This record gives sequence, C-alpha cells and structure tokens, in this order.
Amino acid sequence: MKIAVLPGDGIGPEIIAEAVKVLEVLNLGLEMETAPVGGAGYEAAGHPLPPATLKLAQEADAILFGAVGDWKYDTLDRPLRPEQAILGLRKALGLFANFRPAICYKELTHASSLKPELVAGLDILIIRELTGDIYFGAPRGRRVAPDGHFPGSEEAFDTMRYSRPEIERIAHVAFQAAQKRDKRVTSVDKSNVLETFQLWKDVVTEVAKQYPDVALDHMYVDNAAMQLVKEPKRFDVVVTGNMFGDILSDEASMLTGSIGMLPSASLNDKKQGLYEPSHGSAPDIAGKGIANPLATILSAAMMLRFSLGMEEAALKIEAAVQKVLADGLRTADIYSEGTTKVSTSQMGDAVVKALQA
Ligand SMILES: NC(=O)C1=CN([C@@H]2O[C@H](COP(=O)(O)OP(=O)(O)OC[C@H]3O[C@@H](n4cnc5c(N)ncnc54)[C@H](O)[C@@H]3O)[C@@H](O)[C@H]2O)C=CC1
Ligand SMILES: CC(C)CC(=O)C(=O)O
Ligand SMILES: [Mg+2]
Repeated sequence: MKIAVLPGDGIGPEIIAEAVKVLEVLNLGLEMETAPVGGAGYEAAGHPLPPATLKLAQEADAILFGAVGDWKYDTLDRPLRPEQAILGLRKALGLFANFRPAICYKELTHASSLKPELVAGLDILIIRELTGDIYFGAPRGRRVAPDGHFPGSEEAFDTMRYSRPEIERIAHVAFQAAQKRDKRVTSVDKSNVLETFQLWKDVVTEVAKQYPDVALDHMYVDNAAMQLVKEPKRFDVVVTGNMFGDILSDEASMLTGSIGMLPSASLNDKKQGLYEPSHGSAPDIAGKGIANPLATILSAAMMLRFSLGMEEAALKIEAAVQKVLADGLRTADIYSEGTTKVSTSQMGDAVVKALQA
C-alpha cells in the first residue's frame, strides 16, 4: 500500500510527523513517500501543487495531508496561493464526499464550548460535498477597473452552482452512512433564497425515497448554525454543500473541545481518499510545538478504515487516542485544570506508547 504524505505548511509538518509515527509503530507495511505541497510546494517548485506531487497523489492508494496556507502568501494571485493545492487535489482526484465526524470524547465534555450535558455522548457526522458549489463554480473573477488595472478593485464575483448528479451522489453517500448509524439525515440548505439550494432540496428529497428506513429533515443553514450550539444531539448525519459544510464543521469542532479533535476523510467513487484534519495550517501557533495532533492521527485511522481496509488497526488507533485522553494528557487547546499539559510530540509519543502496551 502506497501512501502519499503531504505535510504542507504551518503546523502541517508538526502534526503529520506524529501521525506518521503512529502508522509506523503499527508495522502495517505501508510505503510512505513525502512531497511538498502548498506554500512548501511553491517554494520548492514554483507551484502550490507541483506536478510531481500531484502524480504521487494520483498514484497512491491514499493521501495523508497536513494543511496548507500562510498569511505571507496572501498577496499572491489565486492560482498560486497555497490553498489552491488542496482545492486542486480534491478536484483532480474527484474527492466529492467529505466526512467530518464530530465526536465528543467523554474525557473532553468539559473542554467543549458548550455545557457538558449538551455534548455528552455527542456523535454527529457532517457530510460535506467537496468538489462543487461556490468554491469551484465558473465564472469567477474580478472586473477590470475603469483605469484598466487588473485585477480590478471595482467588482468581484463567484458562482454558486450544483448539478443534479452532484447532489444525487452526495445524497446517496449521506443516506447510506445514516443507515449504518441512527438513520437520520438533516439536509442543510438555503433554499429560501438560493436557486442552487432549491435544486439541492428537491434532489435530496427525491433520493430519500430510495431510503425509506432513514428519516430526512431539512434545515436552513442559519438555523442549523444555531441548532448546533443549542441542541447538537438532535443531529445524526448532516449533509450539505461545500461552503456551508466548511463553516458548520469548524463550528461543530468546538462542541468536541477543539478543532484539533476533528479528523476528516475525503473520498471519491473508487474509495481512494485524502485524509486531513479539518483545520488549517494555524500559522499563529506554528513552530511552537503546541498544536494538537489528534485530529491528524484520527484522520490516519480513517485512512486505514476507508481506503486500506484495515479496520482493526483503525480501531487500535482510536482506542489509543481514548487511552491518552483517559490518562489525562492534553495539548494546550484541550487543557483544563487537573489534566497534564503536553506538547505536540509528547502527545504523539503517548499514542505510540498506548499502541505498544
Ligand atoms: N485544508 C487546509 O489546508 C486548510 C487550510 N487553511 C488555511 O490555513 C491558514 C490559517 O487559517 P485559519 O483561518 O487561521 O484556520 P486554522 O484552522 O488554521 O486556525 C484557526 C484557529 O484554530 C487553531 N488551531 C487550528 N488547528 C489547531 C490544532 N491542531 N491544535 C490547536 N489549535 C489549532 C489555530 O491556532 C487558530 O487559532 C490559512 O492560510 C487558511 O487558508 C484553512 C483551513 C483548511
Ligand atoms: C482552503 C479551504 C477551502 C480549506 C478549508 O477551509 C477546509 O477544507 O475546511
Ligand atoms: Mg475549513
């Protein structure tokens, strides 16, 4: 099994190092090859997604991805910005289905932004459509300013767009995921305002007829954002578009204690997948050794489960994460009084030790 390891920028290399440690100790015979991506790709090869990195990703059985981006690249034009690397990989590999499980470990109910009783036992699965919507819709651009200057500063536009097949396939993914869980799907849209999401709602409703065992409800995204903090346990599977899913998953992460706890899997129809934490490159804490590596380690577990068929090893990693939390080890983002604060690498070492026990 060949894994493309793409650490990226900011805390990317720090958290990926811990996930790699964890995979190595399991001795699964994985062949891991590292390549630069994002700002690191730009520095090494003049492009955030160098052709050699893309080729490695395309030929791998799975991709383990850190994060890309740094404020210092904000002045670059869009195709050269580090973030284009992750968008480009998602598009090139057809990774349309993004799974973001928001699980509140019982040890972290007090680290959540909500009252412990609201999040105890929380287990939501956000399924975000990942290759459509306003992040990819054409046309987009900036109008040339009257003085002929380009990019112009007069007007800018992006296009929100979904086609029926795109909505159908993500709806099937959501209903099939719900069948293995609590059999409830909430489809989040903005159909009271947007044509795109009227189509979304119609198509999801049609697809639901093929899954009579799953209960479907619809919710506007503004209300969903509110319900997530009011009564998060009312949700089981949430299915939504690319942008709403991006925003709601960051919000949901705070129910689990930290964005450093939210893993993700991005799959195509061949089950080839890219696995990354749901957070970004966190330039504000990069290089300090304080980032939480657990979202990345849990993403590696999802990789073993979804792309490599190694369920047992995935369960072992998840149990090891639970053990280190039960032992009271916490990175700064999930620290609370009475627990032991550890660094990024100490957290990774603790997971490794739990796996060896
Ligand atoms: N998939 C990707 O590569 C993504 C890249 N980005 C990029 O990352 C850069 C920073 O973006 P932000 O909006 O600041 O989002 P971010 O997710 O990087 O950080 C938001 C906040 O969460 C904290 N945080 C994030 N991950 C953490 C971890 N593992 N442990 C502890 N704290 C953590 C950060 O310190 C920061 O305070 C930007 O360039 C952005 O475009 C953002 C999201 C996803
Ligand atoms: C570059 C962004 C679209 C990445 C992001 O925020 C995400 O995937 O959560
Ligand atoms: Mg995001």
